[in-house]
Amino acid sequence: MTKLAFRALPHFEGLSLPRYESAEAAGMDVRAANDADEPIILKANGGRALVPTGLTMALEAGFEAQMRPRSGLAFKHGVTVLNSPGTIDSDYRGELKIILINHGDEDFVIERGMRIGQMIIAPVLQVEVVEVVEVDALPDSVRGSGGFGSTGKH
Ligand SMILES: O=c1ccn([C@H]2C[C@H](O)[C@@H](COP(=O)(O)OP(=O)(O)OP(=O)(O)O)O2)c(=O)[nH]1
Ligand SMILES: [Mg+2]
Repeated sequence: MTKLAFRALPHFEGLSLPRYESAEAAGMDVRAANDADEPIILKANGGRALVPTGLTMALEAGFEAQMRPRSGLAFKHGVTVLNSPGTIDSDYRGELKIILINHGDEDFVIERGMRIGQMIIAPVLQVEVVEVVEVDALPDSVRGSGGFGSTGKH
């Protein structure tokens, strides 16, 4: 998928489309489309908000978009994407929204047009789900059921 068309909603008026901010950036920075007169305040220590982007789109089947945090906001302010990475299904036609949370100890103000997240387009593989009926029917592996820090204890 090399082209992506956005359909802008009325409240997107005057904002810039998501874009790659460097030649080989993986993600397009996405901007907040809240009303200019109504900054969104993320309260300190866990305040969260569903931030509008003013955009809709129709991804090709076989692709998804992932809404990820920006590291600058995370490091400087403790502001991140709560459900990171947010999953945008290719059959979703609603407004793209970003769920932000403020882990910092100061309120954070989201102004209209602020770059609040980045969107990655990635391929998706759907599988046919089948049931393994017999108990112990999984193939053997060296790891077995070890997990959660089980390796490297020599
Ligand atoms: O950060 C996000 C995550 C999701 N969505 C939209 C697109 C996605 O296709 C839809 C559903 O997301 P998800 O499947 O994560 O949420 P759900 O709680 O399972 O809702 P649903 O029952 O509608 O699938 O919401 C966003 O706009 N931003
Ligand atoms: Mg879902």
